[in-house]
Amino acid sequence: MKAILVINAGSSSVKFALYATEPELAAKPALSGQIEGIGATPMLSAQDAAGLRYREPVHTAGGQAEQHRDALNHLFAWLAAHNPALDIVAAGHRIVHGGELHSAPVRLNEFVLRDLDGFVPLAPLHQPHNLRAVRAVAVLLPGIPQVGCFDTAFHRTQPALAQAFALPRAITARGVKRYGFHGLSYDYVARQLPDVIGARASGAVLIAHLGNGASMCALRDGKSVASTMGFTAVDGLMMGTRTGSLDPGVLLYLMEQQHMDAKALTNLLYKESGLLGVSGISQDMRTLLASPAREAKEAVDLFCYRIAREIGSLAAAAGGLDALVFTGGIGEHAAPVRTQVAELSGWLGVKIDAQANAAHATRIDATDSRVAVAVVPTNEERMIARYTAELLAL
Ligand SMILES: Nc1ncnc2c1ncn2[C@@H]1O[C@H](COP(=O)(O)OP(=O)(O)O)[C@@H](O)[C@H]1O
Ligand SMILES: CC(=O)OP(=O)(O)O
Ligand SMILES: [Mg+2]
Repeated sequence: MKAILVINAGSSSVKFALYATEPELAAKPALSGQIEGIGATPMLSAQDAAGLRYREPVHTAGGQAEQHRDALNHLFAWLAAHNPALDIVAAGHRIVHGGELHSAPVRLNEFVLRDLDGFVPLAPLHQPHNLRAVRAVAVLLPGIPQVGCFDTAFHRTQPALAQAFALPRAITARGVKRYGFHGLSYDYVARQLPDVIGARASGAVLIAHLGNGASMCALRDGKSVASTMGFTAVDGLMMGTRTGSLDPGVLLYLMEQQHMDAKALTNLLYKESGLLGVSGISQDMRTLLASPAREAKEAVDLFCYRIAREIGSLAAAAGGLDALVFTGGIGEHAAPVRTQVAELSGWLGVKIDAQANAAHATRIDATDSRVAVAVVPTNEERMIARYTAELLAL
């Protein structure tokens, strides 16, 4: 049977899935899983369609880049040994940054890849790993078509105002503007919404993608009109290890007074801040919610406060608030975070039902809530498989 290999290479993980293309793109992957914890103690976990589960440690060495490469090699060797007799005819990849050019998925070749290399400085935690995975597949499965699906593409519908920084025109003309990310996730969730919130899906909707990377998107008629992430994926909400929005004056201060250079600042903004930096304990929301430490609570409080502040801002961009939708690892599983965000957004008419929220129900709004509130699991891999099948007419 023919299948599409999907690779979603993230900052500390590589997610993968094999989707059979026949007779039509399968709803469930034949095989899926991830290598998590790259940079710490990487572990491969996977499951097949029959429910069989696999789990094994992954040995990596060297710096972050070498570890990512080792993890990919491990994954391909593992896939070769565990592929359930599927004939891989194409690969689809999540590529975080597509710049101004890409508003849709694209067939990848060395020419396109070299152009995408140019965005590595704008997405240092993702883009290098995304592109390495494409080049690795080109060596391991020579000749198969590969498709790049961009996190930025979904946001290309945003009005010019929402994309602009208040910078001199010459700098804006060089492409320094807001792009927005997590677009594959927003696209997937937006397509589920008519079934979950009915006609409100075409109104003013805010989707909060709260994972290790976290952002929010304002939609109107199912299309992105604004988002919290900007030129890079470090903007907006507080994240696992990223600052989110920061007074740019702080950077000037750190450069001038603390003599930090670009490399040190990149580390600070992307890897040492967010939940990890504020708590001093962990970047993992599960650990923080279970911790009795005051610093853990402060980190969670700031995470929720920042979300609530951005809900106000995005409601302004969307011209109202008909629905609030949670997704991503934290959005789907952390009931206390949803409770706190809802309480802080009560003034906008958000009210959730405690029982439904604790049960992670699809609809968690209270009967007297003006705003529909939902929990919709995201599936970036499925979105990539679908785009790849469409583009290649598989
Ligand atoms: N049951 C849970 N309760 C609270 N947080 C959770 C739970 N499961 C996962 N998370 C959190 O979700 C985050 C990872 O989200 P995910 O969307 O998988 O990340 P990534 O951005 O790497 O794809 C982590 O902070 C993790 O602690
Ligand atoms: C764009 C981004 O932040 O992605 P992730 O959540 O996978 O880190
Ligand atoms: Mg993610």
